[in-house]
Amino acid sequence: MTETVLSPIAEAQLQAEVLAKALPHMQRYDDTIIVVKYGGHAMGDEDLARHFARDIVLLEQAGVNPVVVHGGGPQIGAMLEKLGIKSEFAAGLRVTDKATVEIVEMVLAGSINKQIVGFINEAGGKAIGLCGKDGNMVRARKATRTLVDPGSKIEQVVDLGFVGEPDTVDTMVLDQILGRDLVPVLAPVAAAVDGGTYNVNADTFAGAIAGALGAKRLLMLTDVPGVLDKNKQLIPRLTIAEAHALIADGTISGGMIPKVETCIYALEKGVEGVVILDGKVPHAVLVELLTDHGAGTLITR
Ligand SMILES: Nc1ncnc2c1ncn2[C@@H]1O[C@H](COP(=O)(O)OP(=O)(O)O)[C@@H](O)[C@H]1O
Ligand SMILES: CC(=O)N[C@@H](CCC(=O)OP(=O)(O)O)C(=O)O
Repeated sequence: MTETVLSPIAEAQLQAEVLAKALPHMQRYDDTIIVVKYGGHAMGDEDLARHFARDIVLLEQAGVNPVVVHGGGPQIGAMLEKLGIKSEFAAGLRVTDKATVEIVEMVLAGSINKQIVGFINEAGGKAIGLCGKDGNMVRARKATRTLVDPGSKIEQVVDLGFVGEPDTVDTMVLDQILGRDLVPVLAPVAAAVDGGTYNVNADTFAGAIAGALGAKRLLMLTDVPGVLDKNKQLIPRLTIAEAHALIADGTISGGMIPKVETCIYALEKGVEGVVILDGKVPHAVLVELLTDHGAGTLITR
Protein backbone atom coordinates (compact mmCIF):
# COMPACT_ATOMS: atom_id res chain seq x y z
CA MET A 1 0.00 0.00 0.00
CA THR A 2 1.43 3.43 -0.94
CA GLU A 3 1.11 6.19 1.61
CA THR A 4 0.17 9.68 0.38
CA VAL A 5 2.59 12.27 1.70
CA LEU A 6 0.88 15.60 2.31
CA SER A 7 2.59 18.97 2.29
CA PRO A 8 2.65 20.62 5.74
CA ILE A 9 -0.07 23.07 4.63
CA ALA A 10 -2.31 20.32 3.20
CA GLU A 11 -1.83 18.32 6.40
CA ALA A 12 -2.75 21.32 8.56
CA GLN A 13 -5.85 21.93 6.38
CA LEU A 14 -6.88 18.30 6.75
CA GLN A 15 -6.44 18.48 10.52
CA ALA A 16 -8.52 21.67 10.65
CA GLU A 17 -11.33 20.00 8.64
CA VAL A 18 -11.32 16.95 10.93
CA LEU A 19 -11.37 19.19 14.01
CA ALA A 20 -14.22 21.34 12.65
CA LYS A 21 -16.33 18.21 12.14
CA ALA A 22 -15.47 16.72 15.53
CA LEU A 23 -15.96 19.90 17.58
CA PRO A 24 -19.79 19.93 17.76
CA HIS A 25 -19.70 16.31 18.92
CA MET A 26 -17.03 17.08 21.52
CA GLN A 27 -19.19 19.90 22.90
CA ARG A 28 -22.11 17.49 23.28
CA TYR A 29 -20.02 15.34 25.63
CA ASP A 30 -18.27 18.16 27.49
CA ASP A 31 -18.18 17.45 31.25
CA THR A 32 -20.23 14.27 30.87
CA ILE A 33 -19.29 10.78 32.04
CA ILE A 34 -18.64 8.12 29.41
CA VAL A 35 -18.15 4.57 30.67
CA VAL A 36 -16.13 2.41 28.28
CA LYS A 37 -16.22 -1.35 28.74
CA TYR A 38 -13.03 -2.71 27.24
CA GLY A 39 -13.53 -6.44 26.71
CA GLY A 40 -10.77 -9.02 26.79
CA HIS A 41 -11.40 -9.95 23.13
CA ALA A 42 -11.29 -6.28 22.10
CA MET A 43 -7.83 -5.80 23.65
CA GLY A 44 -6.10 -7.52 20.73
CA ASP A 45 -2.45 -6.59 20.29
CA GLU A 46 -0.35 -3.82 21.89
CA ASP A 47 -0.85 -1.45 18.93
CA LEU A 48 -4.62 -1.61 19.35
CA ALA A 49 -4.29 -1.10 23.10
CA ARG A 50 -2.15 1.99 22.46
CA HIS A 51 -4.76 3.39 20.02
CA PHE A 52 -7.41 2.78 22.68
CA ALA A 53 -5.33 4.52 25.35
CA ARG A 54 -4.75 7.54 23.09
CA ASP A 55 -8.49 7.84 22.44
CA ILE A 56 -9.22 7.78 26.16
CA VAL A 57 -6.59 10.46 26.85
CA LEU A 58 -7.90 12.61 24.00
CA LEU A 59 -11.43 12.42 25.39
CA GLU A 60 -10.17 13.35 28.83
CA GLN A 61 -8.23 16.31 27.40
CA ALA A 62 -11.33 17.41 25.48
CA GLY A 63 -13.29 17.77 28.74
CA VAL A 64 -15.05 14.40 28.84
CA ASN A 65 -14.82 12.19 31.96
CA PRO A 66 -14.04 8.69 30.69
CA VAL A 67 -14.28 5.72 33.05
CA VAL A 68 -12.74 2.47 31.79
CA VAL A 69 -14.10 -0.89 32.96
CA HIS A 70 -12.08 -3.75 31.55
CA GLY A 71 -12.63 -7.46 31.13
CA GLY A 72 -10.03 -10.13 30.53
CA GLY A 73 -11.88 -13.43 30.05
CA PRO A 74 -9.41 -14.84 27.47
CA GLN A 75 -6.42 -13.72 29.57
CA ILE A 76 -7.83 -15.41 32.70
CA GLY A 77 -8.44 -18.54 30.62
CA ALA A 78 -4.82 -18.54 29.40
CA MET A 79 -3.42 -18.17 32.95
CA LEU A 80 -5.68 -20.92 34.33
CA GLU A 81 -4.54 -23.22 31.53
CA LYS A 82 -0.90 -22.43 32.24
CA LEU A 83 -1.47 -23.37 35.89
CA GLY A 84 -3.37 -26.52 34.96
CA ILE A 85 -6.64 -25.31 36.53
CA LYS A 86 -9.72 -26.46 34.62
CA SER A 87 -12.35 -23.81 33.92
CA GLU A 88 -15.88 -23.96 32.59
CA PHE A 89 -18.74 -21.57 31.90
CA ALA A 90 -22.40 -21.91 32.81
CA ALA A 91 -24.95 -19.42 31.46
CA GLY A 92 -22.08 -17.33 30.08
CA LEU A 93 -20.37 -17.00 33.49
CA ARG A 94 -17.13 -18.62 34.65
CA VAL A 95 -17.76 -21.18 37.36
CA THR A 96 -15.32 -19.82 39.94
CA ASP A 97 -13.94 -21.94 42.78
CA LYS A 98 -11.51 -20.75 45.50
CA ALA A 99 -8.35 -21.33 43.40
CA THR A 100 -9.95 -19.70 40.35
CA VAL A 101 -11.08 -16.55 42.16
CA GLU A 102 -7.48 -15.98 43.30
CA ILE A 103 -6.25 -16.16 39.70
CA VAL A 104 -9.15 -13.98 38.48
CA GLU A 105 -8.21 -11.28 40.98
CA MET A 106 -4.51 -11.58 40.12
CA VAL A 107 -5.08 -11.30 36.37
CA LEU A 108 -7.86 -8.68 36.38
CA ALA A 109 -6.92 -6.39 39.28
CA GLY A 110 -3.21 -7.10 38.77
CA SER A 111 -1.64 -7.54 35.35
CA ILE A 112 -4.42 -6.40 32.99
CA ASN A 113 -5.44 -3.42 35.11
CA LYS A 114 -1.86 -2.21 35.40
CA GLN A 115 -1.21 -2.79 31.69
CA ILE A 116 -4.11 -0.51 30.75
CA VAL A 117 -3.05 2.05 33.36
CA GLY A 118 0.45 1.95 31.82
CA PHE A 119 -0.82 2.49 28.26
CA ILE A 120 -3.00 5.45 29.30
CA ASN A 121 -0.10 7.01 31.22
CA GLU A 122 2.24 6.45 28.26
CA ALA A 123 -0.30 8.26 26.06
CA GLY A 124 -0.05 11.32 28.30
CA GLY A 125 -2.89 10.66 30.74
CA LYS A 126 -2.99 9.93 34.47
CA ALA A 127 -4.81 6.69 35.10
CA ILE A 128 -5.76 5.23 38.46
CA GLY A 129 -6.30 1.50 38.55
CA LEU A 130 -8.88 0.21 41.00
CA CYS A 131 -11.22 -2.71 41.44
CA GLY A 132 -14.67 -2.91 42.98
CA LYS A 133 -13.13 -3.67 46.39
CA ASP A 134 -11.38 -0.29 46.60
CA GLY A 135 -13.36 2.06 48.81
CA ASN A 136 -16.10 -0.61 48.85
CA MET A 137 -17.07 0.71 45.41
CA VAL A 138 -18.94 -2.39 44.32
CA ARG A 139 -20.34 -4.88 46.80
CA ALA A 140 -21.69 -8.07 45.33
CA ARG A 141 -23.99 -10.86 46.34
CA LYS A 142 -23.66 -14.44 45.17
CA ALA A 143 -25.02 -15.02 41.68
CA THR A 144 -27.10 -18.07 40.91
CA ARG A 145 -28.45 -19.30 37.60
CA THR A 146 -31.09 -21.84 36.71
CA LEU A 147 -30.38 -23.92 33.61
CA VAL A 148 -33.01 -25.96 31.78
CA ASP A 149 -31.94 -29.33 30.37
CA PRO A 150 -32.99 -29.12 26.69
CA GLY A 151 -34.03 -32.81 26.55
CA SER A 152 -35.86 -33.41 29.82
CA LYS A 153 -36.75 -29.71 30.40
CA ILE A 154 -35.75 -30.27 34.03
CA GLU A 155 -34.56 -27.09 35.74
CA GLN A 156 -31.31 -27.18 37.67
CA VAL A 157 -29.87 -24.48 39.90
CA VAL A 158 -26.15 -24.09 39.11
CA ASP A 159 -23.72 -23.15 41.87
CA LEU A 160 -21.33 -20.70 40.20
CA GLY A 161 -19.07 -20.49 43.27
CA PHE A 162 -17.48 -17.08 43.80
CA VAL A 163 -19.40 -15.31 41.03
CA GLY A 164 -21.10 -12.15 42.16
CA GLU A 165 -23.73 -9.74 40.99
CA PRO A 166 -23.42 -6.07 41.96
CA ASP A 167 -25.60 -5.34 44.95
CA THR A 168 -24.55 -1.80 45.87
CA VAL A 169 -22.33 0.72 44.11
CA ASP A 170 -20.76 3.47 46.20
CA THR A 171 -19.44 6.16 43.82
CA MET A 172 -17.61 8.08 46.58
CA VAL A 173 -14.10 7.18 45.33
CA LEU A 174 -15.04 7.85 41.69
CA ASP A 175 -16.62 11.18 42.64
CA GLN A 176 -13.22 12.20 44.10
CA ILE A 177 -11.37 11.16 40.94
CA LEU A 178 -13.64 12.44 38.16
CA GLY A 179 -13.17 16.02 36.99
CA ARG A 180 -9.54 16.08 38.17
CA ASP A 181 -7.70 15.04 34.98
CA LEU A 182 -7.54 11.45 36.24
CA VAL A 183 -8.90 8.40 34.43
CA PRO A 184 -10.27 5.58 36.61
CA VAL A 185 -9.58 2.11 35.23
CA LEU A 186 -11.74 -0.49 36.96
CA ALA A 187 -11.32 -4.26 37.22
CA PRO A 188 -14.58 -6.22 37.73
CA VAL A 189 -13.64 -7.79 41.04
CA ALA A 190 -16.03 -6.98 43.88
CA ALA A 191 -16.14 -7.23 47.65
CA ALA A 192 -18.53 -9.75 49.10
CA VAL A 193 -20.68 -8.49 51.94
CA ASP A 194 -18.84 -10.96 54.24
CA GLY A 195 -15.44 -9.61 53.17
CA GLY A 196 -14.57 -12.22 50.54
CA THR A 197 -13.98 -11.68 46.82
CA TYR A 198 -16.40 -12.10 43.93
CA ASN A 199 -15.69 -12.48 40.23
CA VAL A 200 -18.17 -10.27 38.34
CA ASN A 201 -18.82 -10.38 34.61
CA ALA A 202 -17.25 -7.23 33.17
CA ASP A 203 -20.35 -6.24 31.15
CA THR A 204 -22.51 -6.46 34.27
CA PHE A 205 -19.95 -4.49 36.27
CA ALA A 206 -19.77 -1.76 33.61
CA GLY A 207 -23.58 -1.49 33.49
CA ALA A 208 -23.76 -1.10 37.28
CA ILE A 209 -21.05 1.61 37.24
CA ALA A 210 -22.64 3.49 34.33
CA GLY A 211 -26.05 3.38 36.01
CA ALA A 212 -24.73 4.55 39.39
CA LEU A 213 -22.75 7.41 37.82
CA GLY A 214 -25.63 8.49 35.55
CA ALA A 215 -23.27 8.26 32.56
CA LYS A 216 -24.28 9.88 29.29
CA ARG A 217 -22.96 6.93 27.30
CA LEU A 218 -21.91 3.37 27.95
CA LEU A 219 -19.68 2.01 25.17
CA MET A 220 -19.29 -1.78 25.05
CA LEU A 221 -16.16 -2.67 23.07
CA THR A 222 -16.31 -6.23 21.80
CA ASP A 223 -15.07 -8.20 18.78
CA VAL A 224 -18.09 -7.91 16.47
CA PRO A 225 -19.28 -4.72 14.68
CA GLY A 226 -22.36 -4.48 16.95
CA VAL A 227 -25.72 -6.27 17.05
CA LEU A 228 -26.14 -8.15 13.77
CA ASP A 229 -29.42 -9.11 12.10
CA LYS A 230 -30.25 -12.62 10.75
CA ASN A 231 -28.25 -11.81 7.57
CA LYS A 232 -25.23 -10.79 9.68
CA GLN A 233 -25.71 -7.13 8.78
CA LEU A 234 -25.07 -4.45 11.39
CA ILE A 235 -28.18 -2.93 13.02
CA PRO A 236 -27.19 0.73 13.59
CA ARG A 237 -30.00 1.64 16.06
CA LEU A 238 -32.26 -0.27 18.41
CA THR A 239 -34.84 0.62 21.04
CA ILE A 240 -35.23 -1.45 24.22
CA ALA A 241 -38.45 -2.99 22.82
CA GLU A 242 -36.70 -3.96 19.55
CA ALA A 243 -33.77 -5.45 21.48
CA HIS A 244 -36.17 -7.60 23.56
CA ALA A 245 -37.83 -8.81 20.34
CA LEU A 246 -34.46 -9.82 18.83
CA ILE A 247 -33.62 -11.83 21.97
CA ALA A 248 -37.05 -13.49 21.88
CA ASP A 249 -36.75 -14.53 18.19
CA GLY A 250 -33.18 -15.86 18.65
CA THR A 251 -31.38 -13.25 16.48
CA ILE A 252 -29.44 -12.22 19.57
CA SER A 253 -27.90 -15.27 21.23
CA GLY A 254 -24.94 -16.49 23.31
CA GLY A 255 -22.67 -13.86 24.84
CA MET A 256 -24.66 -11.10 23.16
CA ILE A 257 -27.69 -11.80 25.40
CA PRO A 258 -26.10 -10.72 28.74
CA LYS A 259 -24.43 -7.83 26.90
CA VAL A 260 -27.72 -6.48 25.54
CA GLU A 261 -29.46 -7.17 28.87
CA THR A 262 -26.77 -5.07 30.59
CA CYS A 263 -27.38 -2.30 28.04
CA ILE A 264 -31.11 -2.38 28.83
CA TYR A 265 -30.38 -2.30 32.58
CA ALA A 266 -28.12 0.76 32.15
CA LEU A 267 -30.71 2.59 30.03
CA GLU A 268 -33.38 1.89 32.62
CA LYS A 269 -31.05 3.30 35.29
CA GLY A 270 -30.87 6.59 33.34
CA VAL A 271 -27.89 6.19 30.98
CA GLU A 272 -28.85 8.11 27.82
CA GLY A 273 -27.49 5.77 25.18
CA VAL A 274 -25.51 2.54 25.02
CA VAL A 275 -23.38 1.48 22.07
CA ILE A 276 -22.06 -2.00 21.27
CA LEU A 277 -19.12 -1.68 18.89
CA ASP A 278 -16.02 -3.40 17.56
CA GLY A 279 -13.02 -2.57 19.72
CA LYS A 280 -10.68 -4.12 17.16
CA VAL A 281 -11.30 -1.21 14.79
CA PRO A 282 -8.55 1.34 15.47
CA HIS A 283 -9.90 4.44 17.29
CA ALA A 284 -13.36 2.85 17.63
CA VAL A 285 -14.17 5.09 20.62
CA LEU A 286 -13.42 8.34 18.76
CA VAL A 287 -15.23 7.21 15.61
CA GLU A 288 -18.31 6.49 17.71
CA LEU A 289 -18.31 9.68 19.72
CA LEU A 290 -16.94 12.23 17.27
CA THR A 291 -18.48 11.41 13.89
CA ASP A 292 -22.02 11.79 12.49
CA HIS A 293 -22.29 8.14 11.45
CA GLY A 294 -20.88 6.70 14.71
CA ALA A 295 -19.94 3.04 14.92
CA GLY A 296 -21.72 -0.06 16.08
CA THR A 297 -25.27 -0.38 17.42
CA LEU A 298 -26.76 2.47 19.44
CA ILE A 299 -29.46 1.30 21.86
CA THR A 300 -31.75 3.92 23.34
CA ARG A 301 -34.92 3.93 25.41
N1 LIG B 1 -27.15 -10.89 16.91
C1 LIG B 1 -25.86 -10.93 17.25
N2 LIG B 1 -25.03 -9.94 16.86
C2 LIG B 1 -23.71 -9.94 17.17
N3 LIG B 1 -23.11 -10.93 17.91
C3 LIG B 1 -23.88 -11.95 18.34
C4 LIG B 1 -25.28 -11.99 18.03
N4 LIG B 1 -25.78 -13.10 18.61
C5 LIG B 1 -24.76 -13.73 19.21
N5 LIG B 1 -23.61 -13.05 19.07
C6 LIG B 1 -22.31 -13.48 19.64
O1 LIG B 1 -21.98 -12.65 20.75
C7 LIG B 1 -20.55 -12.53 20.81
C8 LIG B 1 -20.18 -11.33 21.71
O2 LIG B 1 -20.33 -11.68 23.05
P1 LIG B 1 -19.04 -12.09 23.96
O3 LIG B 1 -18.24 -13.14 23.24
O4 LIG B 1 -19.55 -12.44 25.32
O5 LIG B 1 -18.25 -10.71 23.96
P2 LIG B 1 -17.10 -10.14 24.94
O6 LIG B 1 -16.12 -11.24 25.19
O7 LIG B 1 -16.53 -8.99 24.16
O8 LIG B 1 -17.79 -9.67 26.21
C9 LIG B 1 -20.17 -12.39 19.36
O9 LIG B 1 -18.82 -12.71 19.12
C10 LIG B 1 -21.14 -13.35 18.67
O10 LIG B 1 -20.58 -14.63 18.53
C1 LIG C 1 -18.16 -14.27 36.19
C2 LIG C 1 -17.33 -14.12 34.96
O1 LIG C 1 -17.56 -14.83 33.98
N1 LIG C 1 -16.35 -13.21 35.00
C3 LIG C 1 -15.46 -12.96 33.91
C4 LIG C 1 -14.72 -11.66 34.22
C5 LIG C 1 -13.92 -11.12 33.05
C6 LIG C 1 -14.81 -10.69 31.89
O2 LIG C 1 -16.01 -10.57 31.95
O3 LIG C 1 -14.06 -10.40 30.74
P1 LIG C 1 -14.56 -10.19 29.25
O4 LIG C 1 -15.32 -8.91 29.20
O5 LIG C 1 -13.28 -10.14 28.50
O6 LIG C 1 -15.42 -11.37 28.85
C7 LIG C 1 -14.45 -14.12 33.73
O7 LIG C 1 -14.07 -14.75 34.70
O8 LIG C 1 -14.05 -14.35 32.56
